[in-house]
Amino acid sequence: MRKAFVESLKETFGLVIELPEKCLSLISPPKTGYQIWTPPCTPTCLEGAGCPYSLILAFKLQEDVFWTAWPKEKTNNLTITTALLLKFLLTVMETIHAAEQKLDNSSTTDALQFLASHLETDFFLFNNKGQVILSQSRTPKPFSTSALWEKLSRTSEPEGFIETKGGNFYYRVFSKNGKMTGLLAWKTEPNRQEETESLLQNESLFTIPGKNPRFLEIKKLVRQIAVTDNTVLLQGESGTGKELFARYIHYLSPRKEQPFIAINCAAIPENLLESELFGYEDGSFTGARRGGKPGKFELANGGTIFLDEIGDMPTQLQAKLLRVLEERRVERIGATVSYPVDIRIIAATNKNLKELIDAKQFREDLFFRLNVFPVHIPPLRERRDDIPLLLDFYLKNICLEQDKPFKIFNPEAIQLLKDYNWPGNVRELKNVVAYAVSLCEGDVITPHYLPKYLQNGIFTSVSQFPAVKIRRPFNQNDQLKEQLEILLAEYGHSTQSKKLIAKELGVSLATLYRWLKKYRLK
Ligand SMILES: Nc1ncnc2c1ncn2[C@@H]1O[C@H](COP(=O)(O)OP(=O)(O)OP(=O)(O)O)[C@@H](O)[C@H]1O
Repeated sequence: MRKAFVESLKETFGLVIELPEKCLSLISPPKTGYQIWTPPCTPTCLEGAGCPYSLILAFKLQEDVFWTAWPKEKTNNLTITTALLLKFLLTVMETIHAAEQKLDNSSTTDALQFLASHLETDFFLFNNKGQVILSQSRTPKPFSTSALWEKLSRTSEPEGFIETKGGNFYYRVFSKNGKMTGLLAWKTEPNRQEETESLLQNESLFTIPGKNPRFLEIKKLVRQIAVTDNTVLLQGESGTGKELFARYIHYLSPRKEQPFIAINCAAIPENLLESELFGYEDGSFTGARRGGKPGKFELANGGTIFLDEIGDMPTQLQAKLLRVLEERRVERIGATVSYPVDIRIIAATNKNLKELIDAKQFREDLFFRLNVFPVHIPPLRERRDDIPLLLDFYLKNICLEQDKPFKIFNPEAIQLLKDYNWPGNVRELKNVVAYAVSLCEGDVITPHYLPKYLQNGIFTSVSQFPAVKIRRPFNQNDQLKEQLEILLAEYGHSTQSKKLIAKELGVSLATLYRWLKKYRLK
């Protein structure tokens, strides 16, 4: 037990030092629970300020006393951050609880109070009424703790991450007999400078999921071009994320505070498209609005205009668009003068523009004007390795949106979804996940909850992609309990074991805790 626990601490926290004898002879061991010291531990210590440790934590588990210490220097590439210390302390507290040793709330508060003096991060400890009983906030702008509490008190998960305006927080809920007794939330970012930089790049606010090497390369290129004013031509099948990329580019550009105006050239009848794009002057045609109307180009002034389905633009309008691109001026229908516009143009198409040029349906000169920075977004079947990630991304998001508890796909369902050809690309995948989430009341989505055409395998199977080995198949929802029991017997009940089990099942630790509670396996 002792060995396994020390090993799991070492694995998670990188460093657990057994204190040397000379230290142990000076410090009296804790009678129960745990105790923390900051050097010098005792006035009689000869090392004094020269003590190599920044913090010493001792705890008693059953009859064993564990001594752990953190060196002042970085060790094993591990920076001792407050978040790490908090996590460590919580793991210890949890283990002591599990070993049924007495631990009262005041000792928890004392320990956190002690750590607070070392903290370099924001953290809040709430009681069960939502009052802050201990806090440290280094955020320059005052942070609304009531908003944080409000958000967290709605969660049924014992731990997890939460995004707030003041940054991302990791939280841990303390409970007794199923009732919340307190809640601790602390900043997850260990490095303030990094956080600021990533905020500046807006990366933390807008991400497009995808880890496929080609897709990553595209995202990198797009980020580089986003900061310029270059015209971008996005090409890709329907549902691959062209509009998403257009918004991403705008969001990463210096124009992000200005309007982003999108117009779908295929969805608007030909006779209306011109007035939508260019606007019109008062009385320029029968039925025109009094006082005239600004067009999308004018509305996008200072910002970005996204011309979706550009391949469907009528040829007569293509000539007008070409003039806007060349002169950066717009003339309303019925006007005698033109206005300068400062716009960034992003166009998109799912058609092959070269073929349209050959068929005389698209102007070649316009193509060259638009094709300044071409981006080809691959179809989902060409970045199949991203399917599990996208399934996971949408599963979590849709469960949150629909206010449903988190679920997982079982291996058979994942296999079906991985083998499918996805003609509708990410849009279709998103719809399939939404379909399954709304039908499935349980925790596990089996093929039964997928649309019929997927269940029956009536699709172009892609046998050239090797089937991924299913490690632990389980078919029905009610087998989840059994599955959890097997995993607990195999890995054990420690926090580290639970982390491994959560990884094995592909769910967050928070979801695993919820299931353990639900199936009374805690
Ligand atoms: N890589 C991706 N990651 C996450 N979501 C994506 C991704 N690509 C597309 N989506 C989602 O799929 C849906 C369709 O995306 P979008 O409208 O950007 O596609 P599109 O290529 O512009 O489609 P169309 O050609 O039909 O207009 C949106 O809900 C979008 O959020």
